[in-house]
Amino acid sequence: MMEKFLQQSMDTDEKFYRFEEQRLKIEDKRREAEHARELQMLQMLGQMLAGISSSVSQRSQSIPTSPPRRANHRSYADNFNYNAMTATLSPPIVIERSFSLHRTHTLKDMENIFQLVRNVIPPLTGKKHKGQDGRIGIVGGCREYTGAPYFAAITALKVGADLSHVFCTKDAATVIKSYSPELIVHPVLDSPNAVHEVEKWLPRLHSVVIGPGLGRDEVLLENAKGIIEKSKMKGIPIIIDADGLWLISQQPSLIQGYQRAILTPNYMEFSRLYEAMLRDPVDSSDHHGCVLRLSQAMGNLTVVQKGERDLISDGEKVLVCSHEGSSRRCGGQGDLLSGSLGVLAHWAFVAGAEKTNGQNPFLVAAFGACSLTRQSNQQAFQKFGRSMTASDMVSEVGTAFNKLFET
Ligand SMILES: NC(=O)C1=CN([C@@H]2O[C@H](COP(=O)(O)OP(=O)(O)OC[C@H]3O[C@@H](n4cnc5c(N)ncnc54)[C@H](OP(=O)(O)O)[C@@H]3O)[C@@H](O)[C@H]2O)[C@@H](O)CC1
Ligand SMILES: Nc1ncnc2c1ncn2[C@@H]1O[C@H](COP(=O)(O)OP(=O)(O)OP(=O)(O)O)[C@@H](O)[C@H]1O
Repeated sequence: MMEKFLQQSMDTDEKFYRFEEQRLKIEDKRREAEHARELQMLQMLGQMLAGISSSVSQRSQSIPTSPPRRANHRSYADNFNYNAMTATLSPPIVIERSFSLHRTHTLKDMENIFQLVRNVIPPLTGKKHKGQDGRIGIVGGCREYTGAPYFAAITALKVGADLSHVFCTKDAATVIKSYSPELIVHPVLDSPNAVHEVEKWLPRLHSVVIGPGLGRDEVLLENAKGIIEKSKMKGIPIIIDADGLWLISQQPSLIQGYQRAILTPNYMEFSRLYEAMLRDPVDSSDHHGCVLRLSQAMGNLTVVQKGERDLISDGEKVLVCSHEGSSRRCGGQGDLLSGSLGVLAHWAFVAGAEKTNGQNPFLVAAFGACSLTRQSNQQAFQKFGRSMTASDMVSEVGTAFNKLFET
């Protein structure tokens, strides 16, 4: 009797998994078709806009061009359209609108945003398979910097991603692998066909974080550039941090107008980007205005200016995250932020506008990642004080996440 029951139960399980496998295959095919459609639209729009651009440039000699209407944040399928527009109509036009949309949020709004972060977190159920809650790629890690990509990748796992890949140089790979058996490490970033090697994995990745520990070697930066281009073509959310931001400050058009990108500059990186884009030094009496202007100049992609208070803007709104952290500033905290943002950006993006109450999902994700990093910092500092390091913060990510988002 018992045997029969067990057999029946096994059969039911097997049927369920077979059904689930079929469903996932269909879902994969649907996503591929969607990507192909987006690509086709991009090409068509490119051709159309090339035509419009030549007529606009002819007309603009006699008639002043009016500012382009900003793409609706809620319509993320329109990103490619907007990309093409910002490339055709130059960014200074957007900059002219800088203060008209300036809006700062109150404490009550902040609590509401916490609730939106909670809304986008996928529930843990017994019905999912490995990978469904996030496959994140980290592009970075070279001979000098092996810690940064490790911190980003392990944090992505601790936040709740199922798989975390690191694409780094050959000599960094063994070191990173030895820190953690949980990470999947690809020693490809300095190989002659690096972009192709990473591109092969892109269809399996939900988001990529470019820059932690990348370094400034010309070859590696060129490969990072190629990977950004391929990721954009696939519509993957891209988080750009550290040396990835160095690359962007040299070639802003690489990411300008791609609204699935989030930039996470620290003080120095922000100044570099701001000066490159706005040809002016940062106005230290107006941090809000500066972050708003930088986002607009970049084509309204999300900018997270890290510091004593984190300022987050999509060029329309400025959110302030001043969640209590600590006075300890050990290296690697920004890597925890970019790794957690890799996961949260993916979750918020797929959750859709209903779950984010119509808010830009990347603002919601950035607010979540900043709060989480600061909470992890606070908890680790309470335990270790001055001797606290980034690894101590990594150990706190799970409890910090529960405290903020699962209570
Ligand atoms: N364990 C590892 O592997 C780690 C590796 N990492 C990796 O290192 C790479 C380089 O990143 P980075 O941030 O050190 O380079 P960069 O932007 O040139 O800054 C350099 C100078 O800027 C200044 N400065 C910085 N912040 C400032 C502030 N708030 N306010 C004022 N000034 C400020 C400060 O100048 P100073 O104090 O010397 O005058 C600082 O020395 C990158 O790949 C990153 O991922 C890190 O992630 C850490 C853990
Ligand atoms: N003065 C501060 N007070 C409180 N929190 C801060 C302060 N400065 C930075 N942080 C927090 O530390 C985190 C990382 O910011 P930081 O400026 O250290 O980045 P980073 O320089 O890119 O880090 P990394 O060392 O990883 O390169 C952010 O979440 C930010 O909110």
